[in-house]
Amino acid sequence: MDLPNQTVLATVAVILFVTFYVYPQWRKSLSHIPTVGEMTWFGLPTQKSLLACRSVMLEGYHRHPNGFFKMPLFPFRWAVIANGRRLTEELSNAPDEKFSFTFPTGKLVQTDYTVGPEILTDRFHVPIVRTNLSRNIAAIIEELRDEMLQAFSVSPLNDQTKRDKEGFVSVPALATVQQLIARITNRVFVGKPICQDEEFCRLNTIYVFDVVKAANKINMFPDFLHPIIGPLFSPKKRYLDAMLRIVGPTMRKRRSILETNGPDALPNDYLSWNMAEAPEGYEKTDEGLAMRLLNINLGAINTSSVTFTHALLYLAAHPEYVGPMRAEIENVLDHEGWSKEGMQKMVRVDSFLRESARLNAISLTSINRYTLEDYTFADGTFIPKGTVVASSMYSTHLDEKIYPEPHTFNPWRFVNEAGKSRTGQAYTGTSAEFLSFGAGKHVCPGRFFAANELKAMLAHIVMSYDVKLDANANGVRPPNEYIGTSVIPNTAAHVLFRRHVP
Ligand code: HEM
Repeated sequence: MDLPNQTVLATVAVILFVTFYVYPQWRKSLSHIPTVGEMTWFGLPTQKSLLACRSVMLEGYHRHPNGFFKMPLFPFRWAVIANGRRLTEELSNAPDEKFSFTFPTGKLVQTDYTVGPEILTDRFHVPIVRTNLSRNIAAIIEELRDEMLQAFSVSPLNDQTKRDKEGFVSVPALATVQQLIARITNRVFVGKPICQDEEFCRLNTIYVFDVVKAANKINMFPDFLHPIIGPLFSPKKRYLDAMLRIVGPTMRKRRSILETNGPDALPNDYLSWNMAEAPEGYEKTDEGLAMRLLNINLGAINTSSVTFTHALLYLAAHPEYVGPMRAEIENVLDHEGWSKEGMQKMVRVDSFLRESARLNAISLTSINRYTLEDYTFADGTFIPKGTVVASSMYSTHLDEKIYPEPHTFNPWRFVNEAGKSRTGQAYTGTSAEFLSFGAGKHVCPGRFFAANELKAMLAHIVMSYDVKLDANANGVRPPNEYIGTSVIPNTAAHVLFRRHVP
């Protein structure tokens, strides 16, 4: 009698163990997702792992073209990568309750300690960028151009005392572009004279690097130590104090105008929209406004500078593309002048930027999300709660079925036979096959502004300067720098500028 009882008990125990321990553990684990790449010691980054991301992504895409694979990715341990159009579309349109947009940024940037948690918890800046900024482009294009001309005229690229025998001035490409973009962008964010304040522009340019450096240090420690370690590395107070010194008086002046005369009496820029739209409380204080301004700059300046520098390096390496763009720009300016309509008609300029961004997006992944609950994709793949899922932008942009001769820079790839942008393939057009600005629910709302700004800058350079690479480059575009999933234009690259004489 004892024996059957023991067997029954053992069977019940096994069933309970499997149901309540093994099965939940299996559901939480990612063992059913194929692995590409090697996990490092405790998931900490090594030089090899930071340099391996591109080859891992290409291999994962090749082996699982319409499926998933997982790869080690600091600071998340694993990231599950979704390949192919169907999975990318499902991920990009998934609801926020299931897939968090903010969690991956929060962890990567350690927002609680570096830039402040409010930027992720109260996202009122997103509709401001989507509506106020994008709808105002026609109105602000004149100001953008005015600031651009002034910024170029005082830029080191115009320093005639540094001319060589042929009249060229050599400047570091990325640093020069950062200076220009910080100033031009801030004409629309805070207006004159603050956008011309060198210290203000310098701080807004380097802020992102100090934030990332601090976040990387914090992420080297286990999560439970972050509340102790985080404040020690935080650059927030230093930047906030400096911002308040520079922008504080303007904010107080505008607050009094807002209180007496209402929002229409304020200058037409991001700071004013922010002051009018911010929720009551912290966000309306000087501190709240200054942090939001810093953080909107953090999202705008580096992305735009890196993107534009990639394009500038192509321009300098390929003088043969200048002629067709000059002809187009001259024709457009004759008919439309420097206007929003004119910008739309600069189809070659647009295609040039899109092609450059296809080959050099700001990151290897796009649509980085985090599962807030267990989720099963339409293809049946189960992803447990607490997983980072992203789409493989790098491999998608190099897929020869989507982009013939994918490794070739073909600046007119997106121009059709009629000389128009191919349908859906203007620079700002997003899809599961062009992910530089993301896609779906959280697609970049600043892309219309960014595209207009970068097109105006490229058109200005094409019309006003001859550009070429430094002699050290031997006519070859200097190679990018890849660290983890970041794609950075060669930080040592120099470009030479000479005023163009028609
Ligand atoms: C060439 C320059 C830029 C690039 C490459 C870029 C790229 C991106 C990407 C990849 C995303 C995430 C999309 C996703 O996960 O689906 C994003 C989001 C965002 N971008 Fe941009 N961006 C650029 C310029 C700007 C500018 C100039 C602004 C502001 C004026 C801006 C504001 C934002 C905001 C607010 C979000 C968050 C959207 C949300 O929460 O739904 N971006 N951007």
